[in-house]
Amino acid sequence: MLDKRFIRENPQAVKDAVAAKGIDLDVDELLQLDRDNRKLQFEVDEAQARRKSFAKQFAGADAARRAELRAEHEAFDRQLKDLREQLARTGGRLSELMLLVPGIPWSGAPVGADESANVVLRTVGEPPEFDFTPLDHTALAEKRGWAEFARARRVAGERAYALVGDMVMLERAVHSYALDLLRGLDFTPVSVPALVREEPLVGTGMLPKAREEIYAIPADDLYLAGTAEVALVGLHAGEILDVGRLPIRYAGISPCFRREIGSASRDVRGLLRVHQFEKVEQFVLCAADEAESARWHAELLATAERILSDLGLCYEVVECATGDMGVGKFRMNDINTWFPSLGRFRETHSCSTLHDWQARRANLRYRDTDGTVRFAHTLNNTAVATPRLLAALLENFQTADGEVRVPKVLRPYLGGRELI
Ligand SMILES: Nc1ncnc2c1ncn2[C@@H]1O[C@H](COS(=O)(=O)NC(=O)[C@@H](N)CO)[C@@H](O)[C@H]1O
Repeated sequence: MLDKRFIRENPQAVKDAVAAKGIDLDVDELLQLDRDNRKLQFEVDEAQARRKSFAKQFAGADAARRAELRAEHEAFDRQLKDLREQLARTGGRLSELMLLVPGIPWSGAPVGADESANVVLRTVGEPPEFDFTPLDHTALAEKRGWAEFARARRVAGERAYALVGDMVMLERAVHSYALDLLRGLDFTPVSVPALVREEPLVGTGMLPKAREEIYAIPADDLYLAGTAEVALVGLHAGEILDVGRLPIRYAGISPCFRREIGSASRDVRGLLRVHQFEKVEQFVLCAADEAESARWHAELLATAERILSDLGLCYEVVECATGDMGVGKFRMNDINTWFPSLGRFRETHSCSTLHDWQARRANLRYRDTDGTVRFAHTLNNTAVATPRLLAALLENFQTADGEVRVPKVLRPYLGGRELI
C-alpha cells in the first residue's frame, strides 16, 4: 500500500509502476474515487453538524414549529442516510483499489514483463565436472531409498513426497546450520504458525493478488501460508514499536504450503516444486529509512550467498525485473543455484526490500526518537528452503557409486560423516 497523499502528488510515478509491473489497476479511477470519497466525507460531516443544531431549534419552538421541524428532520435524516451509504460504497471500492497499488520499483530494476528480463549480476563458483554420468536428484534419492514418491502420492496426491533416512537428517542439518549461522548474526529464531488468518496474508501482499495459490480452510476461516514471511509480518501488526527495538531480526521457521496453480505443468517430478516444504526465513523490520533498508538488503543477500558458498554450491545472483519482482517490492534479487541434471541455474533464494508497502497494509508502526509514529520498513530473504536445496546438494556432490559428499559445514550436524 502507498500513502494516498503520495499517489495524489505523484500520479505518473504510480502509473509508471503499474505499467512496469503489469498490474491491472486504473490509477485515474482510484484518484476520482479518492476525490468523490473526500467530497462525500465532507458532506456527511457537514450534515452531521447541521443535525446537531436541530436539537437547539426544537427546544425553543412552539407546537406548530415543532411539527415543521420534525418533518424537516425526517427528510434530512433520509438524506444523511443516503449520503452515508454512498460514502460506504465509495470508501469500500477505494480500499479495494488501494490494495492493488504497487510499490514503486527502484530505478536499477530492469524493466520487463517477467523473469526473462532479469539480469545476472555475478556468478560465483564453478559447476562441478563429473567423470561419470550424474543422476538427477530423484533417481539418486530413489536409488538410495532416501525418498518415497509413489507411496507419498497415494497419501497426499501429486507433488507429494516423503524424505527417508539420511535425507531427513540432511534436511535437519541444513536447517540447524542456517539457524546457528543466523543466531550468530543476532537473528532471533522464531517458529511461526503456518495456519494463518486472512489479515497477515493481506498485510504481506499475498492477498488479494495470489488467492488461487493459497490453500484455504473455510470451515475455520484460516489459510495455509506459503512462507514464514506472512506470520512474521503479522506478528507485530497493529503495535506501535519503540524505535529502540529496531531493527527486529527474525529467523522464521515454518512449513510452507503452495498450490502452485500457476506452475501446474512444471517440475511435476522430484523435489523442486512441491506443495509442502520447509524454510528458514530471514526477516528484518527496520526504521523507515532508505539507506537502512539498502543496508539490510545487502546483509540478507550476503548471508544467503555465504550459506551457498559454505555449502560449496555454484550460484548466480540476479537483479529481478519489474514484472518479476511482484506488486509490493522496491527491489528483489534472486539467487539461482546450479543443478547438474538441468544443466542450468534454478532459483533457491529470493531477497526483497519492500520499504513501508507491507507495513502500511499490516499497520506495522514505530515511535521515532522525535515522537513521530511512522510505518516501518520490512525486508525478507530465504536462508534455506528444503527439499529444493537438498536436491541441489545431492546432484552437485554425488559420487560415481551414488554416495553424496557432505559439505564441511554440515558434518558437525551429521555425526562428523563426510559421506552419506
Ligand atoms: N513450490 C515450492 N517447492 C519447493 N520449494 C519452493 C517452492 N516455492 C518456493 N520454494 C523455495 O522457497 C524459496 C523462497 O520462495 S519465494 O516465494 O521465492 N520467496 C519467499 O517466500 C520469501 N519469503 C523469501 O524466502 C524459493 O527460492 C525456493 O527455493
